[in-house]
Amino acid sequence: MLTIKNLNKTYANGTQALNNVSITLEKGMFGLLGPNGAGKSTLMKTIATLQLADSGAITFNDIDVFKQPEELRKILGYLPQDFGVYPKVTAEMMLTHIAKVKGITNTKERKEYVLELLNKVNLYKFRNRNLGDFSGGMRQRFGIAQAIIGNPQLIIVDEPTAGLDPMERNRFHNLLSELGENAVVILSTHIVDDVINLCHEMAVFNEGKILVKGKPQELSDTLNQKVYSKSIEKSALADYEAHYNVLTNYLRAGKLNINIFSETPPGEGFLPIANDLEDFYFYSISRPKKAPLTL
Ligand SMILES: Nc1ncnc2c1ncn2[C@@H]1O[C@H](COP(=O)(O)OP(=O)(O)OP(=O)(O)O)[C@@H](O)[C@H]1O
Repeated sequence: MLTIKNLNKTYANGTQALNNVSITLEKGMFGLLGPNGAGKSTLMKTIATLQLADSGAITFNDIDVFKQPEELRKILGYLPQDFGVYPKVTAEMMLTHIAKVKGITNTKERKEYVLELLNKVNLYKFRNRNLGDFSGGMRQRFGIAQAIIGNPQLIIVDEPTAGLDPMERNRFHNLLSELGENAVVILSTHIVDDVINLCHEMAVFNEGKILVKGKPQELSDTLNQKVYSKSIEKSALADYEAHYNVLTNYLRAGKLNINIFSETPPGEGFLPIANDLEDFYFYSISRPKKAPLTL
């Protein structure tokens, strides 16, 4: 179990990236959903012992993460947002090296383990290709392979699907979902679909704070019968935004569709819709400028 208590971090330039963050996570895949700049990477790096907080505590089972970073690193798998690779090293060579560092000392055992891992992430046939020649999706799958060496109990993946095409994303999702069976997995993302597809629990994170935590479907359902949609002229968007709590706008056949939150039927040509997690996400991060969040 991962427990985070009253975590605070303000960067030297005055940006408060973590504002009294407290959360407890158990085994399974947990989605941390928030917009760019919300502070997700700061939180991930802090948990991964790459930077310190100003105050607060993180424990993983019996490990005090700030006092025993070496202990945490032994059971941690981390796929950072900016995942650099050595371009002239092959996938097999790199994984062999990491496996050695992580303590798999027997040469034969290590070779078998690495080949099995390459198979698992669907990179076996590219095992002798240099990492610099990998596509974005292949790199991400390699990233997962390096993160899961040694069966970590805590796995952190930071914005893993940004830039992947739908097929690569699918493959990557399948791989990630297996991991949640045996470990605490934190998936940090701004992509709502990643959370719907993968996570049994989630939190919306913005401006350094956890706004709300729960099961994706249950959170989404809190807005049932409160989301309405209408097709409008593009030029009218500002007017609608001034009068309604506009959650999302998207083009459909050249016309602009808006989804709004309203406690009561708004009339004016708005129709109720089958709302989803995206509506909930935008509703929760639009607070407190617009309607207060009452759950
Ligand atoms: N080293 C740093 N020095 C100063 N400010 C920083 C630093 N790192 C991050 N920030 C700022 O802290 C805030 C949170 O950044 P962070 O990268 O944690 O957010 P994020 O949710 O991961 O966003 P993104 O998805 O864009 O990476 C942002 O305002 C960012 O500009």
